[in-house]
Amino acid sequence: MDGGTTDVQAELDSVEAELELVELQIAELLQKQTELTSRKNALLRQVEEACNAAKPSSSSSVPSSKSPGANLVMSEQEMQRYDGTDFPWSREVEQHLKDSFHLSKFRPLQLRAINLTMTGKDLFLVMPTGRGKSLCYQLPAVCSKGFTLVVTPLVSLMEDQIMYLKSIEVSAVMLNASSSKDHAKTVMAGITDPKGPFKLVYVTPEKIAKSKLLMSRLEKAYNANLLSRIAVDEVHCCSQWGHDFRPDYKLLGILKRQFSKVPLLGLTATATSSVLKDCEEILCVPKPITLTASFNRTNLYYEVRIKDSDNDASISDIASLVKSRYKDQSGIVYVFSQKDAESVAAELQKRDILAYPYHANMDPDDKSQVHRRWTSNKIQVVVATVAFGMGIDKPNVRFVIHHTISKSIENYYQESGRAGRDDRPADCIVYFGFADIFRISTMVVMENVGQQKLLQMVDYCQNVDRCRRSLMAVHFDEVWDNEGCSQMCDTCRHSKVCDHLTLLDYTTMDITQHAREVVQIVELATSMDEKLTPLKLVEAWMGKGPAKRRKMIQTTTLPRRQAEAVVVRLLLQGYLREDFSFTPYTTYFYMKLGRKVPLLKSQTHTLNMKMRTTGTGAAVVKAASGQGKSKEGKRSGQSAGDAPVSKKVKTDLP
Ligand SMILES: Nc1ncnc2c1ncn2[C@H]1C[C@H](O)[C@@H](COP(=O)(O)OP(=O)(O)OP(=O)(O)O)O1
Repeated sequence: MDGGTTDVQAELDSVEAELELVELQIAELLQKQTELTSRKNALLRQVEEACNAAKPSSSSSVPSSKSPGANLVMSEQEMQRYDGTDFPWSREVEQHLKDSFHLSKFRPLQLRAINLTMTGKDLFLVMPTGRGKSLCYQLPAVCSKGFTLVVTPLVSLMEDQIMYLKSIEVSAVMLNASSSKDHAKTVMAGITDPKGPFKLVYVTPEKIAKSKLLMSRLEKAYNANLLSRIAVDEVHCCSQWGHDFRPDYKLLGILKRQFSKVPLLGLTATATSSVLKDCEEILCVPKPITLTASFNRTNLYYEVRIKDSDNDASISDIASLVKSRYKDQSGIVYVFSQKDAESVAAELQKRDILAYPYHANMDPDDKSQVHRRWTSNKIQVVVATVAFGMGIDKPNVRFVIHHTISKSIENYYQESGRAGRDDRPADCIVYFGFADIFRISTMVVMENVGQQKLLQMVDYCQNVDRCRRSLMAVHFDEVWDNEGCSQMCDTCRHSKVCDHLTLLDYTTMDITQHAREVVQIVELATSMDEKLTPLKLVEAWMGKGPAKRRKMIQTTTLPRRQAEAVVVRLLLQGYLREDFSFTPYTTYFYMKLGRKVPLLKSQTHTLNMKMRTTGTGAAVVKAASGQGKSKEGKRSGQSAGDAPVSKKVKTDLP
């Protein structure tokens, strides 16, 4: 190569490096644009809703289907008419609410949904899990002539509903692939019986798709005005864009095509407006009214605690909470694996707590015994994997503690949402541990957006300055601001306003230099063909490991927790990324350089991080002083991720 070529090559390298920086900046700006657009849309919906509420009743508008309480064809004021109690059926509805369902009042949107479906309108109802969607078709069913056809995807859910309806003396039957011939005959006969022996008939979508006999009976019932309503539970299963698509749901359009005068009620806890639009077409319901309840559970207090790397310390922390703050109160402790369910339950028992494990691998009788005894308050705590979920409907759960973070914010919302179903205050606490991130990461490695969702959960946990509700709201396309939180999360509770000054319990640290040090260690390892687990990376940075390496890198004086927090931040921000390695038995998680590393070469680039300075329980982190190792740093021994992070423990997490 002559001198001229070398110059050109040097310039090419420099242009390429500059181009890479610009591309990264563009990627960052695009990301910011997406976030801001999403926030803007959510705020616009709020404004639109406020305007609709202020409009005179004669006006008609088309509010977004995602705003709470909105619909596609009526103004909010027109909708409010359906919150009234002056309909011909109102007295009967009120009476059955109290006498049959033993409930004293409606929850938000229930009465509106009931009045709309009783008026004969087609309706989509989007309401969080456990808020009472079933009542919106069960109560109209008992107040109407004939029966309501309920399409449900899972037989176990059907069985739960039938058991509950029997217990309150509402006649309900089900039809599925395992129904006996005799039972099917009774149901088919009852459907067309003018005396109306059943108020609710539950069927699987497969039955509708495959049983000509059922369709012929339904047609007969329809002609005799006995088919009063069609309820499609988990309606999002119709759409391929939904997360739970079921092919047989695609065929349910036949119901509205054949029985066009029967109102349809689609129910779901999870559907975006595009999924609902898809469902509308599949089910052949043109322009249904869509009611969306807010996903904000205002009675739940959300808190994140930093998990001690010493497992015993975190268990003792949980035990002391259960024995003091939650004395004699019912709760769930969610854990990562079946092994953890057994061991954490045993540790809590050692500390005189009535705690029992629950996981998918247990004998079915043992599982139902634990469930039953917990429901009747004979067991205080169930230590469970996520197998403990479906059909859990205990109203007085006062705490849900996550011993390990969930794999996504949506999962966390769902799992923690099992607290406080009676609308009374309840706590949702998650223990955020460094090693746990990588245990879960290897578990979700095969899922399409598994890492992305996990990192959102990690970001939620590492957050110290934003209202936890507002972080969750983004995932439900809603805006829940700090005022809506009313200090019902740890960050809002710790940001006290005093003499017009907001006193915060966090500090902002410039971690640019720290980032360069960490990146240098990973670069060095890569050049030596060595792979670093997250734990080995932290240890190398803290000056542990081979003396030869110590001489070649810049070690840190940060306490262990802060060092771990910085590494997590670098992963979240794209300066580091995951590198999986598979063996027939296990998956290993290693750290490698992320796409943003070139930014650190620029001397003008800075990277900040907010860290908590004071806080509750184990969540205390000292501000960076750079003055030698703290006690905490010395005390922290090997964490759970000591060995390469692996998936040896069999878990039943999906
Ligand atoms: N108005 C009400 N007042 C008090 N409790 C109510 C009311 N309506 C329903 N509930 C109770 C009954 C159940 O125990 C619990 C959950 O109701 P349910 O209809 O099963 O929820 P859901 O159908 O929205 O949840 P999922 O999405 O899990 O199916 O709430």
